[in-house]
Amino acid sequence: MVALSDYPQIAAGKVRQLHAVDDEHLLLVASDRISAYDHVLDTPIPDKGRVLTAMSVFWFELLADLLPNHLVAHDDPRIPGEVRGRALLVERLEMIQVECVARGYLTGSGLLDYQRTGAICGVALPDGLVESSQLPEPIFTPATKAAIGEHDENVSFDAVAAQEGEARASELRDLTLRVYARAAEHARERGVILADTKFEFGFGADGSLVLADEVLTPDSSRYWPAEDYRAGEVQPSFDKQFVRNWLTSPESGWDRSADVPPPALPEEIVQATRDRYVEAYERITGRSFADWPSPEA
Ligand SMILES: C[C@H](c1ccccc1)n1cc(-c2ncnc(N)c2C#N)cn1
Repeated sequence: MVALSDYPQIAAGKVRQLHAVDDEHLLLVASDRISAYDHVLDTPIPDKGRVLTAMSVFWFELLADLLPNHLVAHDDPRIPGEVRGRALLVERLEMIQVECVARGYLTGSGLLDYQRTGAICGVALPDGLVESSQLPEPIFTPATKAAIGEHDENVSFDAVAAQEGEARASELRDLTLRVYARAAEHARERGVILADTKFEFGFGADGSLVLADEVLTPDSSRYWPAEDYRAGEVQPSFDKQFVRNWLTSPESGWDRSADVPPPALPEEIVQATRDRYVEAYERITGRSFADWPSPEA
């Protein structure tokens, strides 16, 4: 049986790693780590990696009629037993160095850009929008990858066109918006607002665009509970709100402004957060998480 250590690690994010399997394949591994307020917390959330992996697989299947994706397998002898269920065997692609972001709502860095300029990534927006306003229609707001620990930088469509060519930039925008619209509609029917999301694309062997990376997970998207939605205030995160509330409560003793690492999470916050990830998965997919593969002992 193959071990994860047999596959050299070639990239790492805050909560996931990328390993080389062979010339044509990579292994995308999701950990149980969770980040909040730009810190990776010491306390893991059991099964977070498996839930987010299962979500990506669901979305790749649902969106397969719109565009090809890099997924080869999620349960395969080439996937080490120790990460089974939280690793994807994927096709090695030539990646496009653009963070392809779709926004259906105004929040985060998009709200900041809007408040400063009335636009995001050069896309003018109507006056009078506030925190969490739904945009008149979803917009493409690309960004350049930042160094680890830095925030991505929002860039204009023209900057993407300068880098990738006009036709390719238009194709990236079109695909990003179509895939987002399809996913946001599916989620909204199931009580979840996908406020925004970030896609990564690569080139397949035939030069066509292939959807890569994780897709439409709560780590690559903002998941808001639809029943609580109200424009004009910061929305609660479907998955991370229990963690955020505890960390900013007197109980944690943490001073967010002091740039010190957050304390360990209490067990009840861990469990409640795990339950939210499972609930998001089961609402979105209509499947039982109990059926998803687990690591082998
Ligand atoms: C940003 C992301 C990343 C993931 C995990 C940890 C750190 C970074 N990443 C994905 C690739 C990549 N490269 C070639 N072919 C692919 N199919 C993929 C994918 N997915 C390179 N980087």
